[in-house]
Amino acid sequence: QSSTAAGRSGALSPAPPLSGAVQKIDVNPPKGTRDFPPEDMRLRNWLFSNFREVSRLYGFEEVDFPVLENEALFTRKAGEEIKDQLYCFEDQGRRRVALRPELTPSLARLVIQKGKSVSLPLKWFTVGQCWRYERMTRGRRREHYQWNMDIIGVPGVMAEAELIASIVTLFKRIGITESDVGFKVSSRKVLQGVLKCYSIPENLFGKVCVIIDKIEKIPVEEIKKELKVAGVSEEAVHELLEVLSVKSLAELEERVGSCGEAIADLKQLFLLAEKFGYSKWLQFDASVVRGLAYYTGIVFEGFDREGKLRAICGGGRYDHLFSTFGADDIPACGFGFGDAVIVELLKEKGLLPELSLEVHNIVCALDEDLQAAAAMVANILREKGQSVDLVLESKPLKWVFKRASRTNAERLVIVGSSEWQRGMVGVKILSTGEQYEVKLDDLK
Ligand SMILES: OCc1cccc(Br)n1
Repeated sequence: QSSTAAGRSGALSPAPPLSGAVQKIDVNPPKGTRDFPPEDMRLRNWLFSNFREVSRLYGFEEVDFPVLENEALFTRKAGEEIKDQLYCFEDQGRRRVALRPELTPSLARLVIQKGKSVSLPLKWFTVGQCWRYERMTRGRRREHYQWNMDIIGVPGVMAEAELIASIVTLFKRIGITESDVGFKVSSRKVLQGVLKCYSIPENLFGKVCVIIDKIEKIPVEEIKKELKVAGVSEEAVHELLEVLSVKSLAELEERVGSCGEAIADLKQLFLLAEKFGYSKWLQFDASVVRGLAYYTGIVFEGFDREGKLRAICGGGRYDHLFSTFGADDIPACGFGFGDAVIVELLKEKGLLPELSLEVHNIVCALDEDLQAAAAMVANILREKGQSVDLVLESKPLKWVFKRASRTNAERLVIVGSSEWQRGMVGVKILSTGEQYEVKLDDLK
């Protein structure tokens, strides 16, 4: 902060209009975005510290990327909603840039950038804000924070099993059980098998999956029309929709035969879920496709069993994302876990934690010329690791007590002139009312 004649900011602040009336700014944040005042920030920090603790327990390393990315990172030609809603613009250098709508492409970009300097497998996590420009018709958010965990370089289903285990660990830590939520699990290799059977070109795979992911959001006739436009034959469309309604792995095996890789992957995952101890959380659901074009294998999403909320989290395997960026492919899988739906679920379940401000001490001087003494006392306590809310102006004790109770201060430390002369300060334990004097050197 520079303090100059022009004021704190250092810039010449414009003179107020002659009328004296200053147009009041809009104090709300932009449409679809949120502020985090202290009580909301405590809840967010609590949630994110659980994300971080689970990531630590699973041996993942934290990474981060710019919120602003080159637009080209997200311009996949698969008709994804995430691309339709891209928050993109041309910057002052005439570069096409975008606020990231997801984190996986940035992660893939960094892995490619690091190349041979990192050894596989990589287990990386991040918590970052993601953006979409959605018409506010539905009044939905335009930003949210996502926890992402990714395993890069493990082709086997153990990677997916480990990722789902980490989400189960998170749920358990915040009081959510398998009676509250479950995971719908499928594999895109099921659809891939159908497309191959009907010799639909591979390059249509991502687009077909994105269309089919809308099965519960738009009328099935619309789905059929979009698939037809995409170049999928009538009979293939029929078979695709049939396969989505398969109700069990056994039925799927009957239909596609056990040779399908999809069957093997899914059977393996359910077997591992037994060993990991979370099989009660999983169910096969052929209709789970997920809306991102780059998934190639197992896909999963966490859902609330009461069916009131949107997906809590989602992820899957994406073995060909790297080659879409011109690099050699590396097998990979990961998930995204948003910060909003989970809070709605916790509210529903009455599981929101009580998180009040806590401060160890409130320190005040009884008169103006003892302010410096009070600052010395605060410094001594802070050097001992104690938090101190130092009263910065001369205030009546009534005001100090009121603030102490609002901030849940554990104790009040009072600097009064007669005590100070004797090298003492007054202490009041606010929960018991116990009051005593203590030598400054013995204050702890
Ligand atoms: O989950 C899709 C998504 C992406 C960016 C921002 C928001 Br809100 N939602």
